[in-house]
Amino acid sequence: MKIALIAHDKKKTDLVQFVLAYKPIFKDHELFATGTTGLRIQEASGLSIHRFQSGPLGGDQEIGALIAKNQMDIVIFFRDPLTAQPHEPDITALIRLCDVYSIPLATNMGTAEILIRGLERGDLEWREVIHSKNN
Ligand SMILES: O=C(CO)COP(=O)(O)O
Repeated sequence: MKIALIAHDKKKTDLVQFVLAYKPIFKDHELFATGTTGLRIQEASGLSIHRFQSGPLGGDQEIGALIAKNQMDIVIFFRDPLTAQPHEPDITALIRLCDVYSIPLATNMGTAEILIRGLERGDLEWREVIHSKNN
C-alpha cells in the first residue's frame, strides 16, 4: 500500500515516534511524505521515503494529486489544530480529496493507531480491488 505521512511542526516528533513504534508494519509498504516530515522520519527510522516539497511549498498538493489519480491508499496527517498555517487552503484541499476518493485519513495518533492495526489485519484490502479494477 502507498502511505502518505505528514505532520505539522509541533506534531513531527509524535509522528516520528509513531512510525518507529510501527516500523515492522511500515517497512512492508511504500512510504511518501512532505519534505521536512519525510526527512525527520527517514533519519530516525532508516526507512526509505519518497519525499515531496515541504507542505508550505506545495507538498500537500503533490500528495493530493496522487489521491486524485487513486495512487495513494492511506494518509496519516498529524495536524496542529492550535497553530495557523500559511498554506491552510492546501491542507483543506488535501483533506477534501481524501473524502472525495474515500481514502482512509488519520489526523491524530488515536485514529492512526487503529488505521495501522487495521492495515496489518487486512482491513484495507479493498484498496487492492480498486487498483485491479483501474488497471
Ligand atoms: O506543512 C506540512 C503539511 O501541511 C508539512 O510539511 P513539512 O513536512 O515539509 O513540514
